[in-house]
Formats: sequence, structure tokens, C-alpha cells
Amino acid sequence: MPSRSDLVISDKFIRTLGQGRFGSVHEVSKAGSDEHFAMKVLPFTSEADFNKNEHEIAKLQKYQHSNVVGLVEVIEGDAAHYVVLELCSCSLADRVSEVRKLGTMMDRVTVFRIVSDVLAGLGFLHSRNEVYGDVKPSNILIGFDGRAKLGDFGGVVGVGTQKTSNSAECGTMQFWGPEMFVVGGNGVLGSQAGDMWAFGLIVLELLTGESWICGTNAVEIASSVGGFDVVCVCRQASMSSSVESLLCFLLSKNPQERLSSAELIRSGRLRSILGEETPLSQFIREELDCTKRTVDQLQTQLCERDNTIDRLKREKEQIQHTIAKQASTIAELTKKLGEFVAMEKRLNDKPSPTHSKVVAVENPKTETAKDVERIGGSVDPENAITVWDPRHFRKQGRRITSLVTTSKSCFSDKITRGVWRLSIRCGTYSATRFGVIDSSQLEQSKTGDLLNQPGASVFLLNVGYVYQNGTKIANGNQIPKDNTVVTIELDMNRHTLVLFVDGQRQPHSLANIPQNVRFALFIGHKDIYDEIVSFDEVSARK
Ligand SMILES: Nc1ncnc2c1ncn2[C@@H]1O[C@H](COP(=O)(O)OP(=O)(O)OP(=O)(O)O)[C@@H](O)[C@H]1O
Repeated sequence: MPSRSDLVISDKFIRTLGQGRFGSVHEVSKAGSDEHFAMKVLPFTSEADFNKNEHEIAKLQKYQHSNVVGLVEVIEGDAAHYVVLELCSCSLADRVSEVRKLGTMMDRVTVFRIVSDVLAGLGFLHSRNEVYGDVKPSNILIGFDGRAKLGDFGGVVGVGTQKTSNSAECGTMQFWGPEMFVVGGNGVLGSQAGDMWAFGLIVLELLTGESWICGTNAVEIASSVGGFDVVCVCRQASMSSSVESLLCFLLSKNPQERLSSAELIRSGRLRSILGEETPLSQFIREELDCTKRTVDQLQTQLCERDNTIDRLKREKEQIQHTIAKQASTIAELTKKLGEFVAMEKRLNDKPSPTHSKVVAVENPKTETAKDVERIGGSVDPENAITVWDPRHFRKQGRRITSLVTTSKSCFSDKITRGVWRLSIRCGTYSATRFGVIDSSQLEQSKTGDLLNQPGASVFLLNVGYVYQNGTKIANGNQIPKDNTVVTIELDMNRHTLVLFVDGQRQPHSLANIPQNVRFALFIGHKDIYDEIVSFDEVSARK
């Protein structure tokens, strides 16, 4: 074998791609490179074989075209020619059988692309007065870019070349035109019309997915071709009228009536008929489908939204109803509140005095909280002081019993301004003393008889006498009977303390009362009680 090529061949074939009548085709690669090629091995045992190979190679070398398989290199061996070709992915025959195996049909776009490529290849050869001579699916190669190319130039001859009527010279019988079966003469002329018949059969096969000429021998095949009726087939396969008319022109039994490749290319009929399903229309159809799907989805969403709106409307109505109900409740409650406020106001017709507490000093060791509560007070455990709300006394006439005040004093809250009156119904007047005490001296005066508070500034009224700081300073006031109401009036504007007995002002009073004082009360005997009748700020009445 000549060493003209650095291709890896012979026993280093990567794989066998196919086997033809005149040789085999293998995949090869260049040493040290990733490039792969197809190598057609065309053996020769005679000069005739050798010439036939040379003829094929010469045609290939002459006609390079994008729809003709590319020739890379030719190596001439001792017994074979090694024709290195561009590697294609498969033949159309392989592709058709793949599609058949899947039980599907080749789509129109692919059919159009393939037959257009084949027509372009044929048109190229025909324009150079060549006849391809063996148009059939296994001679059409599909490149890795999807482009269809004419391979196997073994059958290519010039127009009008005489051939003997045998399949070895005249291509493959299934693809012969009817004219090639006519018996007689020395053979047939290779014709471009014959190429167009075979081309028509390929178009028909790709569109219907079926081979329409069958038979295993020349007689059967001739009979199949003879009985072939293109119109019948088109109707059977539900072809459109335009496709039918195209196929009628290609598969006319009269070769003169067949469309030439040039006419077909010029007319653009292939595109207008098969190209109905061009990528653009396909694209638009897909767009249409997609848009329809989107519309469906949107309608579903719209439906869902409508349902949601209905639900929200119902919820809104419920909420509005609840709001209305609550509003009427609010109105009712507001009305009731107003009534209660007015009622409370009526009940407390007089505003509570600012300083309204009476404070009793307690001895927590001897007195219990319960005792205090019994008479309407509360215990402040921290200071051991009992606080009475004078309103309580005023309304209910509660009694301050000796239980809590015997030997101890009872005090009001601190008073710094205004005019205040404390009225007491005395259980036993002689046992009761009352007056005011300097607030700062409260601690010293917590227990015991106020009369005897050493050092305390006590201003006291008792059984007709007036005392100041433990000293009697006047007498002549009325000595009240038991159960009479005695009132002491503290005027912090004048700093005076005046005594009333049953509403009658007494002649002797106290002056120079200090700034901060508390009312003070002392019940001297056990088991008697005094009752606070009222304890009010009376400035407003003055
Ligand atoms: N360049 C190539 N790339 C890939 N595969 C190829 C290539 N050339 C041919 N083949 C494969 O090899 C097979 C044989 O091709 P070849 O041209 O030798 O014979 P054929 O045309 O199928 O038969 P015949 O020679 O009888 O017409 C083809 O059908 C194809 O599958």
C-alpha cells in the first residue's frame, strides 16, 4: 500500500459504515488527530474494475458541491482504491428505517429540507449535463449538519451515455423509471428524467413512509412499476392536491412529461408545496399552540380569581355585618355608659373633698384588720393606720367605736387649705375630745388622750372648754348632751377652729391654727361609739 497518506486504514478501521455492491465503507481517523473520515475501499481485480473505480473517482473530483459528498483524498493500492470522503452521520436509507422502527413519520420540515438538498445536488449535476444514475436513499448521505448530499458517484454518466440494461450499470432496479423496463435494443440511455423519477419515488416515500415499488426480482419489480398509479397512491395517502400535482409531474410514466430538476428549482414549487410546513409556519403554529395553552391557563386562573373574589365578597359582607352589629353594641354600651355616669354623678352629687380621709392610728397588736373592716375602714399595715372614707360615713352613718379608738387618737388626712367641717354624733360627749393637731407632731400624738399630749400643738375642744397645747385657755361653750351633733369647723384661710353644737356656733374658738394640721378625735371610754355624720370641705358654701 502506498504511504501517501497518514490515514489510519486497513486493520485499523474504526468501524464499518456500509457495504455496497462494489466496495465497503469504513470510518477512519488521521494519526494524532481527532478528525474522522469515511474511507470507501474499491477493490479491483480487472482493468474494467480499475477503470470503473477511476471513473467514479474522476466524477467525484470534478463535482464538488455542498450537496455532494466531499472528497478528501484518494489512495491507490495494489488491489483497491481507497477513497477518503467527508464523514457523514448516516444515509437517508438508515434515517428512513430508523423512523419506521419508531413507528412515526418524518416531519414535513425535514422532508422538505432533505428533498431540497437532493434536488440541489441533482440540479448541479444536471446543469453540467450529467446523469446521477443511481438515485436511492442509500446513496443519499446525511451530514452531521443535517444537510443531505449525493454520495456514490459510481453511476454518474454524461447525458445520452449508452448503458446495458442491467442493474450493475443502471443503478438499482426499484428506482428505475418505467422506460428502463422496455425490452429491446442494446440498452438504455442514462437520462436525467430517470433521475427525476427516482427522486419522485424518494419524495413519495418520505411523505408516506412507505416504499411503493416492490419485488425481489426484475419481473416483480417491472410489474410493480407497471401497475404504479401515482394519482391512486396520492389519494390513498390523502395527499393534498398540490402535493399530488407535484408527484404527478415527477412520477409521470412518460419521461418527456416529467419536470426537470432545473424547472423544479426555478418554479420554487417544492418550497411552495412541501414548504407549507416551513420552519416559519411551524414556528407560528407552535406560537399559536403556546398562546392557546396560555389562554387556557389564564382562563383557569381567571376562574380561580373569580371564585376568590366571590369568597372575599362574602367574607366582606360578613365582616360588614359584624361591624354593624358591633357598632350597635357600641352605641348601646355608650348609651348605658352615659346613663351610668349620669347615675354615678347623681349619687355623688357633691364632689369628693380633696382631703377626705379620716385616719385612725391603730395598735396592730391589739386591733385586727377584721375589726377595722367591720366599721368600714381598711388597715394600712405599714403605718398601722386605719383610713376611713368619709363618704362611707356620710351615707351610711358608720360608727367609730371605742374598739378602735379607745386610748388612741383618730386623725384625718393632712389639711393645708380650705374650710372643712367634721360633724360627729357623740355617743357620750364627755368621753369624746376633738380638735386639730399640728401635722408635724402626729407621731408624738398617736396614742393616748389628746388632752395630755406633751409638747404637741393640739387645739382641743371639750365639754365646754377650749384647750391649746394641753392648757385650758377658755370655757363657756355649751356642754352638749349625749347623741347631739357636734361640728368643728377648720378655716385655713383664717386659721381658726370653731365649735358648733347642734348647729349653734359656740362663743369660744381657737385662733392661730398652724399651716398643716389634721382633724383629731379621741373616744375615751370602752364600749361607746361616736358616729361621723359628715366630713366635708365647705369652702364653696361660704
Ligand atoms: N461518506 C460517508 N459517510 C458515512 N457513511 C457512508 C459514507 N459513504 C457511504 N457510507 C455508508 O456506506 C454505505 C455503502 O455505500 P456505497 O456507496 O459503497 O454503497 P451503496 O451505494 O449503499 O450500494 P451500491 O454501491 O450497491 O449502490 C452507504 O449506504 C452509507 O451507509
